[in-house]
Amino acid sequence: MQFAFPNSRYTGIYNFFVPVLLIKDPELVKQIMVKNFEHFVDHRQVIPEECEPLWGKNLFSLKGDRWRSMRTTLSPSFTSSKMKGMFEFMSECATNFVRHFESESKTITVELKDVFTRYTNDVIASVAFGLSCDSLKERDNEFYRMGKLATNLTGFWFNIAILSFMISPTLSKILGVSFFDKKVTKFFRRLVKENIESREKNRIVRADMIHLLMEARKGKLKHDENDEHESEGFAVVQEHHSHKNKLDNEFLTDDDLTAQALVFFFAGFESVSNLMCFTSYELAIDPIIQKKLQDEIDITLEECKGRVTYDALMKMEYMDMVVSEGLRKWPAAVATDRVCVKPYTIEPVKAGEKPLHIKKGEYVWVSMYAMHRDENLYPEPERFNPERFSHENKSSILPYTYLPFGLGPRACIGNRFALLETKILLFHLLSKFDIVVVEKSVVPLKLSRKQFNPAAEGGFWFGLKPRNSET
Ligand code: HEM
Repeated sequence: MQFAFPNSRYTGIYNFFVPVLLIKDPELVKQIMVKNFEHFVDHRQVIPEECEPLWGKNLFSLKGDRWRSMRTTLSPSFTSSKMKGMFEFMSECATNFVRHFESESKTITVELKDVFTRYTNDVIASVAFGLSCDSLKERDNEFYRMGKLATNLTGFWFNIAILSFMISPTLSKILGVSFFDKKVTKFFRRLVKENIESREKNRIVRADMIHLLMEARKGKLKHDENDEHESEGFAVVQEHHSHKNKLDNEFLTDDDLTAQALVFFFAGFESVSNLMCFTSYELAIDPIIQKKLQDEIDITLEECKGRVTYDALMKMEYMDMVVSEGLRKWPAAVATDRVCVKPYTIEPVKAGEKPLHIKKGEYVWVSMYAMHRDENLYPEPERFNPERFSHENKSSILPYTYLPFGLGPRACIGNRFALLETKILLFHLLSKFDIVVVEKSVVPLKLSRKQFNPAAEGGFWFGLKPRNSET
């Protein structure tokens, strides 16, 4: 659709019965997502809070002042210095991951989506909930099972539930349609409650998400002064901290905390493992790029005397270029939306355009997938080319055309978390293995039509070949 009307800045489409304005022009993206954000604060709430409180109360779903207040409360948990604090937990999970395959001397064929989801599961268990899991060994552990169940956005009944929320939220409520399996909500409510109780009783302090949420509840979380001055990778979107000093001490209930923990889980489990899979696919089919990244990893390891540090990882330029290009070509979220909360007019800027009035309650979409694949913005868009993000080249990327994490005050709060988790995994994995194409690999990759999230038809089957081995 993005390419259907190449000369228009916007196009009207239907999402089932709902009219949507699809914007396609970087200047309009800026106006709507950043400059005039106060007209477009919310996302469309497909799943009503009354139907699914744990979904309705999470940061992504919250609206207006409730969103502002929650965002202000949670933002300090995602600063670079908090990420630095979580680095060791993530690094430990990545080391465990690699160790699991290290005993093999030959190429092992793995389905990357499966093994990476097990890694992201263990990271979330550790970093968000303070639990230690080894999902590669204990394949059926309860945490992993519940995560799978929570994020399984496929199947007949899931499609029916989404359709029913879209057509009539009221009827969905009367019929008791829910988004999450009841087992999932019960499990996460119990997990968070027991976790908090045990920490309070035993005065346990661990620098993880539950701790940060507990501190937020007490109104004790503050932004770190130094955060804004730290250097960031290209893919990190600078948030607008306009509300950051207005710390809101509104009481957070256990359900509020559980809803946030669940959305971190939801986002962390799926989208991050997707980024790892698609990037690994590109590395497997282009051994030259893979080798260049491995060279940078080897040098970094040597400089760090065999133990990579947070600062060294953050300084890796080629790693950042590879991951940024992975996010360009394969953004985990193909589009994002905004609801108009205050009437807005798009003024004409070229011949043939008239003022376009957007009414309160109407919807706007931006497709990052379409923008990232537009040949006018990214020449040879199908080519995986990390050089687009090199120091010399990245300034030629037009502002507001690279948005894997969305943009503006409502951009992804977990972007630093996602980048760190991906980079540390690739670092440890590629220091020991080459990712190679095997008989079972499907090349070229075809996107599956069966799933809500981007996925590969036939799965991501690739080989992990110990570096320098013959087979
Ligand atoms: C590669 C991984 C990820 C991608 C591509 C991604 C992408 C996105 C996008 C596109 C949005 C909507 C932004 C907008 O509308 O402007 C979003 C929102 C959000 N993401 Fe992520 N995300 C990722 C990982 C994560 C992680 C790891 C977390 C948490 C730990 C997270 C938590 C959230 C939350 C809470 C929101 C809602 C923010 C708000 O409405 O204020 N995401 N993400």
